[in-house]
Amino acid sequence: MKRKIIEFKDFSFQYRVQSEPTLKNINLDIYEGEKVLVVGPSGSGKSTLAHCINGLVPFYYSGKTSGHFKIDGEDTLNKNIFELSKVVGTVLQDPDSQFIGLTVGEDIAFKLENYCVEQQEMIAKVNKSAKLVNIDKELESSPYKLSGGQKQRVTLAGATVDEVKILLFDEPLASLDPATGKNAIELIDNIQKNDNKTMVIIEHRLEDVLHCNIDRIIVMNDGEILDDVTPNELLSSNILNKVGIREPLYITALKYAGCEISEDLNLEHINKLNIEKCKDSISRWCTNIAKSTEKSNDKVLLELDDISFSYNEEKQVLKDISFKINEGEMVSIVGRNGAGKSTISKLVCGFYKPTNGKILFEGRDIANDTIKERCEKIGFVMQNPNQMISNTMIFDEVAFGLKIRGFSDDEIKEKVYNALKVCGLYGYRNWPISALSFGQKKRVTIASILVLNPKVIILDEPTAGQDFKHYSEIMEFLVSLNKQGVTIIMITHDMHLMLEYTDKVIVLSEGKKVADDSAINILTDKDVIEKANLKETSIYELAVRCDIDEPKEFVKKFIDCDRRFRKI
Ligand SMILES: Nc1ncnc2c1ncn2[C@@H]1O[C@H](COP(=O)(O)OP(=O)(O)OP(=O)(O)O)[C@@H](O)[C@H]1O
Ligand SMILES: Nc1ncnc2c1ncn2[C@@H]1O[C@H](COP(=O)(O)OP(=O)(O)OP(=O)(O)O)[C@@H](O)[C@H]1O
Repeated sequence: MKRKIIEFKDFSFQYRVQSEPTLKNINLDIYEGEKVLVVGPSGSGKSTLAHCINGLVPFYYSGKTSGHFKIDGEDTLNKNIFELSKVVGTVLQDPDSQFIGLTVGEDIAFKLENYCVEQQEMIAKVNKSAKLVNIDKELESSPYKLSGGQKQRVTLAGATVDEVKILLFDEPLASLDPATGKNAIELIDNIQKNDNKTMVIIEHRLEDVLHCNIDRIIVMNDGEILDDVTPNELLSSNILNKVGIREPLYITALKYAGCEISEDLNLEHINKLNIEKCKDSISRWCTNIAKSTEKSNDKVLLELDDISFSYNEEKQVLKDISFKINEGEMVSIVGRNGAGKSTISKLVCGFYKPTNGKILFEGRDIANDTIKERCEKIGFVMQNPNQMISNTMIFDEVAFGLKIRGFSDDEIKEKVYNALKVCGLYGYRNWPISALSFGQKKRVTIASILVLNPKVIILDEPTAGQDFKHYSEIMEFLVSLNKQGVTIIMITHDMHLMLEYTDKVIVLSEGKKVADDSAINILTDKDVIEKANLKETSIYELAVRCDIDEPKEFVKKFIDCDRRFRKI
């Protein structure tokens, strides 16, 4: 019989500064070698549960506990965090907060150094782990000079380098490109199979995690365990919709086509789907639904003409990049980790100068415009709002750009109030920023950019780490801005976002542009998908499995239908 390795019994936890418990009456057993996924809306207590497992609660986050909690048969309160780290390895969402070494190699080796592992053995283990996650070429680099996704790979290598029994992943896919995300899930699967490690994964990207087998899914809501079931049981129930978690796209398509959703369909993966049971409904739906009409727009707003760039002499980061973005478009920039997507936005905003080529705004070369001048036309929203916010109060944060431009108090008030109204934050105008959720803070950063009336806004990963409710709120808000005439450019790894919300996509790989086309054409082109580490949509796979003549047209129809449905 399998041994229990994680045991919660009637367990509750209340952070010292909170008036109510965050975890309530948790009863959960996880067995040795199991692979368990934890899902739940934002704030439901998933990370707090993870903090209990890796010992941050109560060693780092103090508070009141009740009930029982054991790891590997022992009460964690009797162990210190160093002892616990030999049993549990953690990969966090924010890789920056995990770096200790000056080079990637040192960082991966950190745990082994603590355990005084002999040097030859240490080098071999570091090389092996680095190779597994494809970061072995960067062993001598500083972790801080890597792109977001490369950093995530380093933390993954660091966690898998030693012999822990439990591996805990808190949103491991948040900044990985789609193909690397898929590899990471395969890697987690391999480690579990080969070493019989217990895996606990917390992740919003449910469809991506289900790429490999998962034994159980724990659904959390409001600090409690709402459900503890197999993937097939969960996907055939209505729980995901109830708690606002996004279901895999092919299941949404089955619902649009009127298929009866039940466990018989074997829903946990598109390849395992009992296709005979739904093929006819899907074909009928595809025949009956009208073809889409495309909007076109041809006034060029932003143009990159033959741009090249290097941060230093070692490596050319961008090579001969040219593309045009038309007024009023919603555009995605996608591509593999480290391809140069964020670097492009830094050049457009003027943080760095291209080594070659021109950037034109409304046909004019902006090489001599200062950062201040550029941000009146081009707003830039960073991924993490906490890195952008410098004031305590919402009003002051949004007013900041106007104050330094010498506007009068009355003008500032009028403009700030207008921007706050557009962003749905007017009711909070006198609040401190600390009282807002992550999504609301993101809107504050957008308001502080909107107040300058830019024609285009560039957003770096606008929805990373957001649950489906906040994802939809942010995206619908951007659509409403777009309808008011603001051109929106998004850097993203989210293939759903790119398909559902953007008409045009620019694809980069290793500093070069590999495609510039519609989202549907990109995501149905095997060559581009492979070059840029993207991932085919499961809607396309569903169409192929149902022998639809024009799978691409099927994807188009699905997107149209989904957009109409969301507007209701
Ligand atoms: N360090 C802390 N001190 C006090 N309260 C906290 C702390 N961390 C989290 N909380 C509270 O606990 C609740 C649950 O937070 P937690 O981070 O566990 O949720 P989550 O499900 O992981 O959310 P997300 O998906 O947004 O990461 C939140 O309401 C939050 O306010
Ligand atoms: N400040 C810097 N100094 C030196 N090199 C850098 C710096 N910032 C980024 N790079 C390098 O430039 C390349 C492109 O990085 P960039 O952040 O633009 O990639 P990205 O496409 O946005 O990646 P991701 O999807 O992983 O966020 C990477 O190889 C990275 O290591």
